[in-house]
Amino acid sequence: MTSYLRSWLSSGTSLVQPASPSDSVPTFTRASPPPDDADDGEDTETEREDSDIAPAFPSLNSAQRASSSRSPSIPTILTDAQLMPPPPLPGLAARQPGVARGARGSSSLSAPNSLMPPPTTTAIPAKPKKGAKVALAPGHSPLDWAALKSSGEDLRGVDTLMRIPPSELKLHRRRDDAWSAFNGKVYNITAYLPFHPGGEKELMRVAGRDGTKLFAETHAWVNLDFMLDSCLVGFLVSEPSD
Ligand code: HEM
Repeated sequence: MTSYLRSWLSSGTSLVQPASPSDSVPTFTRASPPPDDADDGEDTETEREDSDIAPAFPSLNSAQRASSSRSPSIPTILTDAQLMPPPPLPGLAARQPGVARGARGSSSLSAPNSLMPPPTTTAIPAKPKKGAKVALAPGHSPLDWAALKSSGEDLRGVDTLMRIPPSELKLHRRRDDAWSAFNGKVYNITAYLPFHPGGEKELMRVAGRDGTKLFAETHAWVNLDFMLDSCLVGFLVSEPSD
């Protein structure tokens, strides 16, 4: 081992001792250039690094290059016959302007390429259903009603809450004096009539009687108790027996 190291050091490599004792790591320097590898006529590493020419790919002596019959540097230009055939004409190009696809046969009714509107949208719009919302007079919006009912104005027309039998209820069925019962509570709906989004006429159908069923069938989601709380006049009771 010692003789090996000595022979290696004497053959051109010298160990430089540290300049000061504090330099603990010795430095090796090479006095002579490293021996050249066997020169086989090809470029050396250093020469290849310096040039701007990229290395051949695939490598000049690779199996990939050997198996390829044609030179990879020359791209092949396919003739028309070799090219892939074009896709079939889309439905849009074959479509006749102004003619719905569905009109030409039942099989193409659900053709996804047609830009024509679906047949359902070409139907004549249905008449607005009976009993739809009506145009309210200015100053009679739901907000106006909310303002009126909380204004403190007397909308009940009675001094105290009453027990009201159907015979009594029936007496209040005029446009200027309309009462109606909903879920056992009797309301004076007179002031609300022009504010009703469904129209006065619809609401008058329940004037003087129990409107619970009609109300539930029309718009059960409407919070009647809140909307008419300041119009409550009493509670529906059964007819007193003699
Ligand atoms: C006093 C009790 C009633 C109150 C507080 C009331 C309130 C309302 C409200 C807030 C709407 C608008 C609903 C919405 O936009 O979704 C409405 C619509 C309507 N109400 Fe009433 N309503 C009452 C009684 C009735 C009754 C008894 C009828 C039927 C005879 C009726 C028929 C309608 C109709 C047809 C609409 C239009 C529905 C629509 O939007 O298509 N309402 N009502």
